[in-house]
Amino acid sequence: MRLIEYADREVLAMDLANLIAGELKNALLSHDTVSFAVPGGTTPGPIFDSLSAANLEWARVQVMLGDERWVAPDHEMSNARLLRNRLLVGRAAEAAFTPFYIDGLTSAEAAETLSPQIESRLPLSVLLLGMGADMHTASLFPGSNGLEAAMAADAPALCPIDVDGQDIGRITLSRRVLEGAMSKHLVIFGDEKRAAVEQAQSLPALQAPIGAVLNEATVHWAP
Ligand SMILES: O=C1O[C@H](COP(=O)(O)O)[C@@H](O)[C@H](O)[C@H]1O
Repeated sequence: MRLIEYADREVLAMDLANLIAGELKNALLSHDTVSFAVPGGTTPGPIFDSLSAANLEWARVQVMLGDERWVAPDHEMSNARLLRNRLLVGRAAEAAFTPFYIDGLTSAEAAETLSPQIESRLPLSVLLLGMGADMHTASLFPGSNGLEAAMAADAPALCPIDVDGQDIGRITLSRRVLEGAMSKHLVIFGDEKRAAVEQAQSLPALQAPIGAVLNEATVHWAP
């Protein structure tokens, strides 16, 4: 794991957006289309704001989420909603986006339906992850129902996850998909998450799922 410290969150957002735009451009030099997986949650909004203005051939970029909460796309908890409002705008509006939420299906049914399509886009060209202070990444939550299956070496591309105490179900890219990405970035803010990412490196993967994908990842941190 490589750690880059930034003076503040604004600088991080601009620098990381530039770095990712450069990686996508590079990948586009040798591929007709490239795949880019991104996190939801509260952290990545400002990165998306900068990245959406990047001058690259967005029409050849296939964007997907690392995970989704099982809510309709207009729900305030929807990660797709965040993407549509903050990333898939401006120049980036031309990108192709594969939503994971399918109305009328359970997260398990959608995982089965969409996994072959996601598989055809692997390996991910660029992966941006977020993390919770509990060391979950994407929707790989410690102790969750479905975690063992999603962490298995032969897991499908997408897996359903249910977290005790959360009334909203989830769907997540499996550990295999995250680990296999050509370029991996993790963005975290604050001292609590920084301590968590350090600690995760010496814990079993089921206890600290982020630890399983830190190999060859660059961690971008701001206070
Ligand atoms: O629930 C989620 O949490 C993580 C971390 O979110 P943050 O609000 O602490 O940045 C996020 O990466 C994931 O995509 C999301 O579904």
